[in-house]
Amino acid sequence: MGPSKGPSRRMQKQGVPELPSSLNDSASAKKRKNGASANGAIKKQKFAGDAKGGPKNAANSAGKKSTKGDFKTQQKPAKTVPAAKPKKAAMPLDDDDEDLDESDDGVQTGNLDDFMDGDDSDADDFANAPSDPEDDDVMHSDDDIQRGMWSEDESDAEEVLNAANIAGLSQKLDQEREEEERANEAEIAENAMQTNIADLEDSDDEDGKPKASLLPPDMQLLRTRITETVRVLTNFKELHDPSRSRADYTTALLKDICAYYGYSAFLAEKLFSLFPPQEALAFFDANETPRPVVLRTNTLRTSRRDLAHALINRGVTLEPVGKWSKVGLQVFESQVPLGATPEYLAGHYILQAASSFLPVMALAPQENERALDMASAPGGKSTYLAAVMRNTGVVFANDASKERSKGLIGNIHRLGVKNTIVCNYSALEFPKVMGGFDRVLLDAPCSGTGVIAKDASVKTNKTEADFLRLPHLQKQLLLAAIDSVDHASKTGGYIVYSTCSVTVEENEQVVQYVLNKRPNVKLVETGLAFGKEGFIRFGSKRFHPSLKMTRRYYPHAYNVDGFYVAKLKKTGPTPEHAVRAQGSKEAKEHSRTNDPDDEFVAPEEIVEEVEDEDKEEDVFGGFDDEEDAQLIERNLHKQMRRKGLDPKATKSKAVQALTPKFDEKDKPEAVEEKKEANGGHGGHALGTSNKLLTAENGNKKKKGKKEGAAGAKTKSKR
Ligand SMILES: C[S@@+](CC[C@H](N)C(=O)[O-])C[C@H]1O[C@@H](n2cnc3c(N)ncnc32)[C@H](O)[C@@H]1O
Repeated sequence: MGPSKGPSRRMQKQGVPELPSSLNDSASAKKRKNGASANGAIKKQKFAGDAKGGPKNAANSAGKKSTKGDFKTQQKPAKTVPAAKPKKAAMPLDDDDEDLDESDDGVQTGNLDDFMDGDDSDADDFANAPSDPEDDDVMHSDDDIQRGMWSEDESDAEEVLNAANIAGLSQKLDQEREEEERANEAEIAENAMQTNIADLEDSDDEDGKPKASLLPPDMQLLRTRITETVRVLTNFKELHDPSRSRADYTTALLKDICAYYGYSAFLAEKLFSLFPPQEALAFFDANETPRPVVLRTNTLRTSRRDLAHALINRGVTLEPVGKWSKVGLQVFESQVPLGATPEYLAGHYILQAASSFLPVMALAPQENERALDMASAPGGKSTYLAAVMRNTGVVFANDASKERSKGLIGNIHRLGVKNTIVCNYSALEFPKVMGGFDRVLLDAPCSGTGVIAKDASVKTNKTEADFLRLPHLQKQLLLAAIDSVDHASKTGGYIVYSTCSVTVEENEQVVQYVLNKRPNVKLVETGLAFGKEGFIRFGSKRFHPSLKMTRRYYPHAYNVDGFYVAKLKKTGPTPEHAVRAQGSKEAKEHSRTNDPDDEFVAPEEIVEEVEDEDKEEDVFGGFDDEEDAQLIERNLHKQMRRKGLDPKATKSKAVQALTPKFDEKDKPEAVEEKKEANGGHGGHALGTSNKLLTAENGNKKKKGKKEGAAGAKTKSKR
């Protein structure tokens, strides 16, 4: 036995209700073994015996993208006694049929009314919302989602069981099972030899037997021991061996978890510490199984009902993702590659993980607003923002990676998005690029500990340094997001921070940091229908009670990718003394690159320099006389307001800081040189970003004059 593959999770509903049974390992293991599940007949038939996992799986899981896109392998039914193929219930197209329910009964039962988006309005997604009107090391939550999906091979099930052939079939199956076991053993032995190749010379004991350390771990034994240790830890007082401390048990358990699931000791401990032992086990198990394939209906082009009709006609088995979304469709089976159907090519849907709907739903953008998606490629969330806004207003879809931005532009075109401008800056440069947004989404680059099922390499390639550098970047990005919002926005003033990671360093700690740095923001409810509360205490750390309003998503709890969502409201202008993260030439150089494998990390020392350079950076150009000075001062006030600064509160100082000091060394030529040095960030506008290009060119042409960053802002505003 290895990490249980339990592909049944593909069939489980996503989101609410929670799956408490998943916390009970023995129960869920039994369930998988028996093929019994809440998902009914199709699930039983499809996945019976698939949970055998075994050492093969465990060996594969370490450092290998074991679960990525391997639908066929994972879904192929094991060769058990072939049952008669269950009839596929046809997706009823008749409104009088029973409602599609949340109960996991069968797959295609239901009423297409459930595919209705009400009036096909995304706004319906937010019916429950409260008051308010995505590098090798850095994880991008929606990567690899856009892959094909093929139906499983069901030919085994075609054999019909009858009295005449039962003995023969049974014998055949026994033989097949034996062969499979022999093949598994051979593979284990081979793996063990390969793994220990360097040690071969001294691989034997004196008596010629292989050393115990060179033997492949007995996965079945490991599993049993893990379960037993968890049991003891769960009721320590009564069950522990008095000669062993809790720490002894935990250390042994962590060692077994590393061996069984293939995690580095560092990451195993970090993730284990997030949960009580039994829940941690459920989390590690859930990371061994892929999440369901989900489509987001593009309401700019079609309705969910029409899309469901069209795909069902192509042999796709699907149902609404859950009551919490009006646009999501969970796919159970498909006869066709979902990334190449006519509907896909026509932009009627995008393959998008269910959890990545959540940040957009939390941001809840309104029509005609001005929104910024700071790290947007490949655009799953930007295009969702545009759809929710019904192609009105404007969405600035920014990403520091030019390479990844190509996918973003592709999606924008395919999905018929018309209100979006693509730009290619390090988000650390905002709000200098432009500010005054009604809403900002920061779906931050992260370690990807929430999407291990998608990328198993995370298990071994994350180091302590990653959990210092990434949070640092995330904090700076979130400050930039806050400073880019217009606190006086009539309809908005909101910021949503999200990651596809479950670590506290990348989530609560980042949010707590910005709460400390920006007294002009507060946390508000996300308005999301489900999700666990954010931590307000973790180990020795204490967070502000409002962190409870942030939401955590786990694969074992909701059958969605691990995710974190926090929503902030900007309540006032950013204080003048606030240290801004964006801007220095060095930070730009370090943070912006066209290499998609880069992490865009601005090192600590650079940010310190940024702090010192803030004043110099805001030099916009010279002026000629008193009248111009007043004009410029007025403009500077406007700029400050757009950046969320309060010119009144800090008038003379703020204006001083932003107004060029006009002495000998700052003659127009000198100012111009400085401006070129600071502003030469080479922010490329990709795709449809004509406005932005115009604005930038404008800046360069107007040497020593009054435009500068202000020009970029004004011209690119809607
Ligand atoms: C989690 S992914 C974004 C996924 C995207 N929101 C979506 O839903 O399709 C994070 C993105 O951050 C980008 N990124 C990394 N560092 C950045 C920076 N300093 N500024 C802007 N984008 C950055 C990466 O190129 C990557 O595309």
